[in-house]
This record gives sequence, structure tokens and C-alpha cells, in this order.
Amino acid sequence: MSGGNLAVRGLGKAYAGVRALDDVSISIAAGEIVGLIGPNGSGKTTAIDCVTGLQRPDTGTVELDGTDVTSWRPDRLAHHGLVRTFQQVRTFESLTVRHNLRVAALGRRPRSRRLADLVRPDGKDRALRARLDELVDTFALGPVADRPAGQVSYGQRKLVEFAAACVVPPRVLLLDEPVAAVNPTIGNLIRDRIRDLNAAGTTVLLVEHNIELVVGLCHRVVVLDQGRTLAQGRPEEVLARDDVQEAYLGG
Ligand SMILES: Nc1ncnc2c1ncn2[C@@H]1O[C@H](COP(=O)(O)OP(=O)(O)OP(=O)(O)O)[C@@H](O)[C@H]1O
Repeated sequence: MSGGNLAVRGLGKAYAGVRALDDVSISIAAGEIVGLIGPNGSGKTTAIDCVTGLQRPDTGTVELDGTDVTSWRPDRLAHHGLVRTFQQVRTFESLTVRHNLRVAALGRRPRSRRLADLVRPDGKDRALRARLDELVDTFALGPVADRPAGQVSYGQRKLVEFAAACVVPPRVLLLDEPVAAVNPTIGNLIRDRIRDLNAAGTTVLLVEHNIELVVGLCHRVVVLDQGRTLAQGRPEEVLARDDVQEAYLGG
């Protein structure tokens, strides 16, 4: 995998009078894990939404490996290796866990190949089946792989969502609270998978309230407060700052 540099400059976004982001700039070098943290409502999800094309920023630009991708649609960004997960899981509830991964895999292919794969009998689709088996295995989803996603635990659905984002290893992965409301076993599994992906070359932007996870994983953190960048730097140094602690207590 090559590339994975993300440069966000001067991002601004307002929702009906609420200034969610104000002149936010974040640069992430290929291979980094950067934490985007801050109190509730500080603009973290809005930042991810603007970077991944779900929201159109009012101001600012997003560059992926030097290409201006501002306001590109999410599927176009995914084809260029920029992928996200959501704070609230978005699995297809009536499809099995394995089928959810298959849909994600087909979604990452060019349209022409997607159609061919959909009509191809499952048995001939060996490479895809092998990749799905591998994901089921590494995300510990074996026991529930053939159950509808709507019938597995919330933590397992978080794993499905994460695994779906990795069907093709992304160049840049944006994770929106991947361990929120999951048990420690699943939380540790998710932490390990983030490490593995990063070791294989994926750049990661991690939005997370679990500070232990952030400190354990991130090379740098960026702190947002009321839509503005309050601080950035090494996790231990930034978290020790009085203004950062005050922002959290006030949030
Ligand atoms: N679709 C929307 N319409 C109106 N206001 C919104 C919308 N989305 C977010 N906001 C507001 O924008 C601000 C930033 O919200 P955002 O969800 O980006 O923060 P956050 O840091 O991700 O919060 P949390 O940690 O609670 O998930 C908040 O004041 C929020 O109420």
C-alpha cells in the first residue's frame, strides 16, 4: 500500500446557526495514527463527515495524497482508499454477518466488476470467499457469521462495521468512536486490529472518548473545543494541559 497523506485545511461548517467547525486544519502523514478528541459537541463527527463527503463544508479543503478531494462523494473516496466507520453502527440487519461483509466487498469494486460478481455463482468466487473467511476469523466473528446482523450483540455489530471497512485495506481509515459501548474484550480486539492495519500501512484518524485507547494508540492528538482546534501534539503532553482539561470538564 502506498500513500495515505491527509491534509484538511481551514474547514468550516455551520448548521442553522450552530457553528460546528471553525477554521479547523489537520495534517496526517502517511502511516500515522492521529486522535481527534474533544468534549461532546466539539465538532469531531462533523469533521469526519466533511472529510468523507457526507457533509459539504462551508469553507476549507480536503486533500488526499495531494489530490483535492473536497466534497467528493463517499463511494468515490472509498475507491481512492479513504474509508470511514460510523458512531452508530450501520449494518444490514436482515443480512447475515458474512453477507454484510460481502456487500461491503462488492461495494469497493468498480461498477462493471460488481455486476459480474453479483451474478457469479458463489462457489466460483474463491478470492472473495477467502478474504471474507479471513475477516471473519481476524474479527472473531466465526460463531455468528451466518446469523443476521440484527441478531448479534452490539459489540459484534461494531466489529462487522469495522471489518466491512477493511475488506480492501484502506489507505486512510477514519474511525468514529469504534469502542463506544463495547465490552473490554471487543474493545481490545478492535485496538489490536487498528494496530495491525496501521502496521500494514493504513493511516488512521481516530475519534474516541476512551482516552486510554487514544493514549495507547495515537502518535499525535488534535483537540477540538466548540468547533475550533484547541491543542495538538503528543497525547501525554496535550492531555496534561490545563486548557484541555478545562474543556473536558466544561463539555
Ligand atoms: N445535522 C445537524 N444539524 C444541526 N446541528 C448539528 C448537526 N450535526 C451536528 N450538529 C451540532 O454541531 C455541533 C458539533 O456536533 P458533532 O456531532 O460534530 O460533535 P462531536 O464532537 O462529534 O460530539 P460527540 O462527542 O457528542 O459525538 C454540536 O453543537 C451539534 O449539536
